[in-house]
Amino acid sequence: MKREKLERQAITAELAKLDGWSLDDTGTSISRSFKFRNFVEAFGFMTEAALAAERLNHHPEWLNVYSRVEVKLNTHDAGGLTELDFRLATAMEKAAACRLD
Ligand SMILES: C[C@H](O)[C@H](O)[C@H]1CNC2=NC(N)=NC(=O)C2=N1
Repeated sequence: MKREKLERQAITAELAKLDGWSLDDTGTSISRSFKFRNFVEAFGFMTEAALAAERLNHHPEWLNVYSRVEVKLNTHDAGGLTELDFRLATAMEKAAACRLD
């Protein structure tokens, strides 16, 4: 159930609950850039997000350059977006909240 590919309408509804995420052109992934005060804050965020990813058994594609972390989420197994992507995005927002620039 959690790994079922979501329809466009469900994706739009889930996106509306999040802050700062955007859907890619093909509608198969969501992305967001997080900007922190410095590298330690960025890495702290990544550590907390990594633990959430392990709990969900759902892992991000991400890039870190100093204080910036760019995240792209999708479910490879489903070839698109599933509930798991939105759960991980929500966990990431919580992990970022107290650390943002
Ligand atoms: C075997 C393992 O459970 C799967 O490969 C999981 C691991 N983490 C995953 N993460 C993401 N983002 N997509 C997946 O399809 C996925 N599959």
